[in-house]
Amino acid sequence: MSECVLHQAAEMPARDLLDRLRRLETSLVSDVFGRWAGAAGISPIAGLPSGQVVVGPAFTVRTRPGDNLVVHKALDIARPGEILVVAAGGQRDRAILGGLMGQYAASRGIAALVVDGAVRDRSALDKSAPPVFAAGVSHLGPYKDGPGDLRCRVSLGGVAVADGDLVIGDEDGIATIPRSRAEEIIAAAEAKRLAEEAESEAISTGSWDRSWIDASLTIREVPAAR
Ligand SMILES: O=C([O-])CC(=O)C(=O)O
Ligand SMILES: [Mg+2]
Repeated sequence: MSECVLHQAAEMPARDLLDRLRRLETSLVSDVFGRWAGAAGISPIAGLPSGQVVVGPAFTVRTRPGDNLVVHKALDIARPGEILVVAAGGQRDRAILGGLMGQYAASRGIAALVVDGAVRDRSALDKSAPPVFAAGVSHLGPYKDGPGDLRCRVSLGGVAVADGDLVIGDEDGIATIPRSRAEEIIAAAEAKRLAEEAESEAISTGSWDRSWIDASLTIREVPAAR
């Protein structure tokens, strides 16, 4: 028997907040959040159609690296719409979950699977799992002995994540937002999106301001050799 501490679940976020977050991108969120919102080294591995953005509140899981006993428990008790955020020590030599667990996660309405560790069965995940983000892929399978904790604070690629924090995932990876700052960060990312749209428009009309580059650089030109 292995002990597991299950902390209390955070309240589900307002649908309107998630809808606004879904219209953004991970890069916008991390830009307005000091560029540290992203869990480094965690990339989309399977199940994410091009251009799709996935959002939801984190169901945090801390597990012994290479062991998925508590991850199985989390799949059984997660609420539809939650994103499983599994801190597995960033170890990439042993998978934490695979195709069967991915298919089960989809059947339970879990919005995405994020693993700071490895996964396996990539094509099965592609076929029947929600979007999967992970630090790597390994065919070596997980142990099932525990221990681990559920709905606790975790470190995901060096970023602290609490249960119920908002998660956004897309082709660039994932970013997380502390729940208490969600409104403020989403509003700032929306403003950044508008500013980037204006820059894109300026590129297409040939009027993109490049003056800041020379203002920030001192160039010394070396004369060509004769
Ligand atoms: O064996 C496991 O626990 C993980 C796995 O491959 C699957 O979920 O298909
Ligand atoms: Mg498998």
